[in-house]
Amino acid sequence: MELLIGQTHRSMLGFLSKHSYICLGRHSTQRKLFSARMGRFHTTVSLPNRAGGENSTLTLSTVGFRNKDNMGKLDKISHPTEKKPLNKLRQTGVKLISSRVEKAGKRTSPEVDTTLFNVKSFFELGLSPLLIERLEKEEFTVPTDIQSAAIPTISQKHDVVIQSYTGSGKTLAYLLPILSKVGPLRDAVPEEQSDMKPGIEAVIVAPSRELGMQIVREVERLLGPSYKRYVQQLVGGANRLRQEEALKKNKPGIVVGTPGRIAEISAAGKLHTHGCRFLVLDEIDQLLAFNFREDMHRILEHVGRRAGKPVATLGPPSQQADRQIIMVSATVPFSVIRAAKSWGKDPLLVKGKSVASIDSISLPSSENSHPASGPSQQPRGSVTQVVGESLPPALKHYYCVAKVQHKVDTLRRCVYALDARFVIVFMNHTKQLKDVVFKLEARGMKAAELHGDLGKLARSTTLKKFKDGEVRVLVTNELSARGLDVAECDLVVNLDLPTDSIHYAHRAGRAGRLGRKGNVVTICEDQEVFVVKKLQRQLGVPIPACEITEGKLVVGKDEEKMKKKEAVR
Ligand SMILES: Nc1ncnc2c1ncn2[C@@H]1O[C@H](COP(=O)(O)OP(=O)(O)OP(=O)(O)O)[C@@H](O)[C@H]1O
Repeated sequence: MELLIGQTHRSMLGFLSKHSYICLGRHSTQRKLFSARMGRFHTTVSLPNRAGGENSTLTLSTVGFRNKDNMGKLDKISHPTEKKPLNKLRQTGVKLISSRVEKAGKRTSPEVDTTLFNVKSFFELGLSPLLIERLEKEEFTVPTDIQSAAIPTISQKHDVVIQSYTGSGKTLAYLLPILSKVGPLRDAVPEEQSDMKPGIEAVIVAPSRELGMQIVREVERLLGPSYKRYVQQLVGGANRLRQEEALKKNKPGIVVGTPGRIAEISAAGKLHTHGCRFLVLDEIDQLLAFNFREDMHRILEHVGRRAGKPVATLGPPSQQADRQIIMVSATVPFSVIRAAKSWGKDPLLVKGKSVASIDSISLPSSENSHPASGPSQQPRGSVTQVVGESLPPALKHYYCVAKVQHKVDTLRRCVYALDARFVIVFMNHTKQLKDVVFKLEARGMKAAELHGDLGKLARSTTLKKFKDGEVRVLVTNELSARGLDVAECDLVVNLDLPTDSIHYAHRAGRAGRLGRKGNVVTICEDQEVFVVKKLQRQLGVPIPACEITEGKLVVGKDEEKMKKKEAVR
C-alpha cells in the first residue's frame, strides 16, 4: 500500500499564507459591492482582468493590497451607502487582500477581508435576473461560501481553479456565472449581437459518465423545462450517432461530456468549439491522469482556439485560446497548479472564502522541471492543501478491524448499528462487488453493484433505484468516488482501503453533503491498521477504532482489546 502525499502537503500547510491576496474589479476602476443585508457598499480595489488586456500583470501595487500600513489608504476610498438597481449589482467585484507582503524586507501578517464573500442571497452576486428567477423557483436561495467567492470571480472573466470540500456546491459555483452570460437566461446583450447564432459557448468536461450526466441534469434543472435542449450530453457509452444528430438538430450552447467522447466527436468534425467562451474541467486532478492525456490535448487545443491560427504560431498554451478556463476539484495537487499556470491567463485559486493569484504559488523544483505543455504527467505526492480540507466538516470517521471473511457481516451490522439509509460501499476490484451484493441480499439487505463494466442503462437504473431508496447499499468501485451526489447518503464504508488520502477524501465525500451529518467507516484487517493511522495523519482528522457490539457502534478507547477480541472471533 502506497501512501504518497503526506510529507509534501504537510510542508504546504502555510501555502496560502505565502502568496498575495488581491482585489478584483470588472474594470480597472474601483468597484463597489452592494450588500443588501448590510445596506451599504463595500469598496474594492480592482485588478486588471483579461478583458482589460493580455499584457496586464498582477502586481501588489496595481491591485492595491492591504496590509497594516496601507489599510488606512484603502479605507479612505470607501464610498457612501446607497441602494443600487440590479444592473448595478453586476458590477460586483471580488475583494482579495494581500495576506503576506514583502515590505522593506519584512513580511506582514495575513489580513484577509472576507466580508464580500458573506453574501446572503444569490441576488447579491450580480447574476442575470432570469437566472435569479429560476434559482428561486428551484428553491436555491442562499449561496454556499465557495459560490459567493467563485461566482463574482468567474463573472469578472478570470481563469480560475475552484477548490472546496466535497459537497460544498462547486457545480453551481461555475454553472451560475456561465448561465448568466450564455443561453436563454443570460444577461441582456447589445441589440447588434442579439441575432447572432453563437454555437457552442461552453464545454464542460468530467471524468465519468455519471458525473457528466449529473452535471447535465443540474444544467437542465437551472434552464427549466422550456430550454432543456440548450444543453447536450456527450458522454461515452451512449449512442454517438444520436449525440451527433442532437448537436445538429438542437444546436445546443453548452455541451457536457467525458474527454473521450468530446474529443471523438470533435475529431470527426461534428463539434465546433472554436468560438467557445468557457471551458470547464471538473475533477481536474483526475482529468490530468495519463489515460485522458490524448483526449485532453485535443480539447485544450480546439476549444475556444482563435480561428484560423495554427497552434504552432500561437505561443504558449495560455495564449492559444480566447476561452475562459475553469478548473474544479476538492483536491488540488501541484499538477493542477502547473496546468493552471500553463493553460490559464493570470489564473486565480478560489478556495473557500478566499481568492489568490496562482502565479505567485511556487512549485517544488521537481514540478518546475516538467514542461508545462499538457496534461502528460500526473505528479503524485504533492498537494497544495491539507487533504483534510477537502472533507466536509460534519463527517465522522471510524475504522473497524475484521478478518477478511467477516468483512461483509461487519458491514451489515454497521449499517444496522448506524441505522444508515443510503450506504455507499467502496471496493477496489470490480469482480468482488457481485459477491458482496449477493451476501447482503442473502441476509435481507437490498443491495446493488455499480461499476464501469455495466452498460449505461444498467448504471443509470441502479443509480436511480439507489437515489429513490429502493436499494439501501450501493456496492461500487472508484467510479463513484468522484462527484456522485446523492444528497441523503449518510454512510460510506471502505471495504477495501483506498490507495491514498486523496482517494479516501473523495470516497468519504459521498456522505455528509452540503453540511449534512454522515459517517465513514473503514473496515480493515489487523495488519492494515497502520495504513489507517497514516491516513489519519495525512488527513488531519481523527479516525478512532470502533466495534459493533449489541447492535451499536462503540468507539473504542482500548484499541488493543478490540484487536484481540476480533482475533478470537
Ligand atoms: N446554494 C445551494 N443551496 C442549496 N443546495 C445547493 C446549493 N448549492 C449546491 N446545492 C446542492 O448541493 C449538492 C452538492 O453540490 P455539488 O455536487 O455541486 O458539490 P461539489 O462541491 O461539486 O461536490 P464534489 O466535490 O463531491 O463533486 C447538490 O445536490 C446541489 O444541488
